[in-house]
Amino acid sequence: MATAAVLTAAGSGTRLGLPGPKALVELAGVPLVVHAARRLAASGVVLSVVVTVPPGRASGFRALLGGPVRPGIGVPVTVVEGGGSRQASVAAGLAALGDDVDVVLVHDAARALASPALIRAVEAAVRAGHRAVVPGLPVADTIKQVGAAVDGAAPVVATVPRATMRAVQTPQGFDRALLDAAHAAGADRAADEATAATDDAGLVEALGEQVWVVDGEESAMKITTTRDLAVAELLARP
Ligand SMILES: Nc1ccn([C@@H]2O[C@H](COP(=O)(O)OP(=O)(O)OP(=O)(O)O)[C@@H](O)[C@H]2O)c(=O)n1
Ligand SMILES: C[C@](O)(CO)[C@H](O)COP(=O)(O)O
Repeated sequence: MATAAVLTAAGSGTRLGLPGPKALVELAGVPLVVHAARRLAASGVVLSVVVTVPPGRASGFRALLGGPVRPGIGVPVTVVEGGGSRQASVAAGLAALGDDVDVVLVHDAARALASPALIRAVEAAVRAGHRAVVPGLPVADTIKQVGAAVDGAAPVVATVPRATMRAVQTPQGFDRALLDAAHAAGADRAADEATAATDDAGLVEALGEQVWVVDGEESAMKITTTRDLAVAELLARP
């Protein structure tokens, strides 16, 4: 039995506003997807990685990541084409996992600096019997639930108790059978970004199964905007 990772890198990075896929944007001279793959391998618990890449870009990503054990990554990497939503991309990655895999970590290349320690903590929680585990951080802002905006202002419906909220990150760890079942049950949502699950834990919740939160970390931030990239550059400095 083995732990593998599905590393999502099939997004376009529209909000970053740079040419080419976001996963190839460099941080300290190294593409985001390579940072993320190296950290998964450095955790010591992830024995193989499936990377989902934009349709039509597989050969370029294979040249960057491929080979049985790519130098600098340290575990075998398989490259597959992703889909039109993150959910569809993860489903494509799951289909490429080996038969020996019983625990899966789903991780965003956009969270390139998530530490090996966080990756180990999520995996350990799954191995300890929590079948669906996500890292999360407390939120600093007051959170309001709002209705539809009218003339540029949205009515507040409720103030959500902040102490019970967590901003959820990746890697998210799962018992493989549970994650496969969750994706199968939610497959009809995957084609459209408007209906697709925004994370894998959401699909598990929709099955009625318990999801657990462990402590996240600031360095697992998602690089979405140019400001995020600038912050990540600072974090990536030795
Ligand atoms: N169809 C998609 C969409 C997203 N992703 C991946 O999911 C992660 C989180 O997505 P996000 O940060 O939103 O990346 P993009 O979709 O690339 O960004 P944008 O929405 O700005 O285009 C990223 O690692 C991205 O590559 C994916 O594998 N397949
Ligand atoms: C999976 C995720 O990173 C957890 O916070 C997040 O939901 C991805 O969202 P995105 O809109 O695809 O960036």
